[in-house]
Amino acid sequence: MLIKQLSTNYIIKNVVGKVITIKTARHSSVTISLDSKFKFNEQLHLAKPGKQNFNFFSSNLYLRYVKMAHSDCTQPKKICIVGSGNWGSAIAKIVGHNAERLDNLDNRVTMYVYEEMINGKKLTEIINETHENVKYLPGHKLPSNVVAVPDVVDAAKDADVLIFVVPHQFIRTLCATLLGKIKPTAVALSLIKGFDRAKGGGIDLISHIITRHLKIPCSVLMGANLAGEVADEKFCETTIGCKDVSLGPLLRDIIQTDYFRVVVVDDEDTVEVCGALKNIVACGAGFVDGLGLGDNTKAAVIRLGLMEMVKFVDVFYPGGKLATFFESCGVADLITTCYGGRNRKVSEAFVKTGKTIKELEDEMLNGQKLQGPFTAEEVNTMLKSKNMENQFPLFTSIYKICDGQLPPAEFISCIKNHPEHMDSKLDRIDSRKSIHLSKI
Ligand SMILES: NC(=O)C1=CN([C@@H]2O[C@H](COP(=O)(O)OP(=O)(O)OC[C@H]3O[C@@H](n4cnc5c(N)ncnc54)[C@H](O)[C@@H]3O)[C@@H](O)[C@H]2O)C=CC1
Ligand SMILES: O=C(CO)COP(=O)(O)O
Repeated sequence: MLIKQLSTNYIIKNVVGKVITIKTARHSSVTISLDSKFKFNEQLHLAKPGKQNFNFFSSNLYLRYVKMAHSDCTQPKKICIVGSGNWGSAIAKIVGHNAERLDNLDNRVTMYVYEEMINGKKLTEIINETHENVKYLPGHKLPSNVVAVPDVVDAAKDADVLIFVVPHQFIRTLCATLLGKIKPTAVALSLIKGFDRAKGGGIDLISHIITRHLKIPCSVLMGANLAGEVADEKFCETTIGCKDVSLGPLLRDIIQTDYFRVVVVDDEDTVEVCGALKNIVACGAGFVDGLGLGDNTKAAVIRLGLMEMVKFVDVFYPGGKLATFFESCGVADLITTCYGGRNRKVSEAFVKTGKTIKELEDEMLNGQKLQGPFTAEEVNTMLKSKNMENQFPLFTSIYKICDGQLPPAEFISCIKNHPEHMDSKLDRIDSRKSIHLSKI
């Protein structure tokens, strides 16, 4: 329950026992929303600027933020972008501009670049000299305050905010390299769409891996955000999933522009699961295109995919909100990826050429990485181990087609008897109630 918000003109300066001092700061973006965990013992009157003291009862969540704010709240926050692919470079353009513009952000933004040679020259040198990632985002200038760094520890060691944006298959190695080498007060934001395998046949959320390995909180950002269009500054929306009400506004300020609008929600896991699963559905949309089926069929695949995404959250991440599927990270990302994404494009070519996904990724993407087929495999490993493949026939058939176990022509027959077509209406209404329908 939201009680009151502090003005964004105030930042936390000091915390002594249960007394928190709020100090005005120009362009400060720290906002504390008081929910049931935060109980102030007096009404807040923040109309006039200046120092004020408030008594409050602490909570773990709050103390985590205070730790960060207290450590160096008067210092501008340093940002590191861990990754520099297609999306990593597009987001670097935004973050770089915001860091130039906002007083509470350090001007210099480091960007970890996995080093490679381009026509005999290091990619980091090219980026730092020309301010363009000529391989992964050609044709777009990055702000000159974005500095490419080939060593991830050098890039990340002083950062207060770490933005992770690498293909999901590289996250564990990066975390292992960064362990113990970053600020203990840092916070993370993951833009990575995908899962990882958990021990025992399950899946792990990437943000959970980051939190577990690096011992820092990790929020997520997912949305209908094809990197090229974002870099072109075409209007779009995105969703930040952040449980920490005092951190959300800082993350939003780092990311938001007038053409890239951010909505912050607290349903972190659902936001992240949507971002991963829609890539599987996009492969199905690509199969539909490759098979020459029409828009109606594609719409059916998108709808059935959405229903499997909702069910997946309901079964494996109970407590998620149905409303989250209506944010940019849900339906919107599903639509954009099923029409304009790399997973769709390569899956269409997969049907038309008969080549493997790997061959097509190498041929068509110039070093960029597909997430959908990997994610389909990871999800299938879990569904199989739980004997639940038949409850997710769309995800299952997409995995089997990518893996060569089923011919693409079988795709539609696999989903003709989808549980969505078999369950009675009443069953479905009951099952949807369990994901907080009332909270829409
Ligand atoms: N490209 C897009 O339109 C969007 C991508 N995403 C997500 O963002 C994440 C990152 O995607 P992109 O930036 O597009 O990457 P990308 O698909 O362009 O991947 C290439 C990147 O991987 C790096 N790389 C290659 N081998 C590596 C290694 N061994 N270790 C570390 N890095 C290595 C390359 O240097 C390059 O920076 C993915 O999870 C993707 O799903 C999310 C929204 C939009
Ligand atoms: O996530 C994306 C758009 O939001 C990009 O999807 P692709 O990886 O299929 O290009």
